[in-house]
Amino acid sequence: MTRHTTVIAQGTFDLLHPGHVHYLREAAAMGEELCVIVARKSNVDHKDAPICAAEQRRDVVAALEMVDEAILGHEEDIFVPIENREPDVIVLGHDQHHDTAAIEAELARRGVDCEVVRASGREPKYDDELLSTRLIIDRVLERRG
Ligand SMILES: Cc1cc2nc3c(=O)[nH]c(=O)nc-3n(C[C@H](O)[C@H](O)[C@H](O)COP(=O)(O)O)c2cc1C
Ligand SMILES: Nc1ncnc2c1ncn2[C@@H]1O[C@H](COP(=O)(O)OP(=O)(O)OP(=O)(O)O)[C@@H](O)[C@H]1O
Repeated sequence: MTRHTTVIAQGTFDLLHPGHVHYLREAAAMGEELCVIVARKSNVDHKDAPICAAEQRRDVVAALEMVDEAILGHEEDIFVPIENREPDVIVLGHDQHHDTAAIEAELARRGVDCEVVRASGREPKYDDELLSTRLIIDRVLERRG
């Protein structure tokens, strides 16, 4: 029987840009099925709260061609969706504050056998490419505020 490799990517995904596309393409290429966990507002505590509702962020991510499934994250315990899906690989974004070793240790404690890898970042490919939600918001405020 063929073993399907499941890859998990995660993030806020508020106001999509080519950096998100780069990350999700890279994650999708690491396995056969890509599931994306979309962060709840309550867990986005290291920066300003997202503009768009969690359901809207999920639905837009789900529409991307490389994404097989996008789900809302758990409100209290970020490891619950991982335990439910038992992925083969979790891909952390290039700039995410999460610590690879700490996540691996918690997965091992919970009996989940899963590799944790770090994705690469996308550098601007053309003049004025906005590769961050924060930069898009700053531009909107500058031009329309
Ligand atoms: C392995 C893993 C699983 C996660 N699962 C969830 C989750 O179930 N619910 C949630 O709200 N956030 C979850 N997060 C956290 C967010 O997706 C994300 O790391 C953070 O809140 C926002 O990060 P960003 O600034 O890179 O978008 C998870 C993070 C990791 C590393
Ligand atoms: N330029 C980029 N290159 C590669 N990956 C990126 C890039 N920008 C964001 N990502 C990844 O996309 C995922 C979701 O990122 P997030 O929603 O925090 O976007 P962001 O643009 O970094 O947001 P903000 O500007 O508010 O910090 C994370 O894993 C993040 O590392």
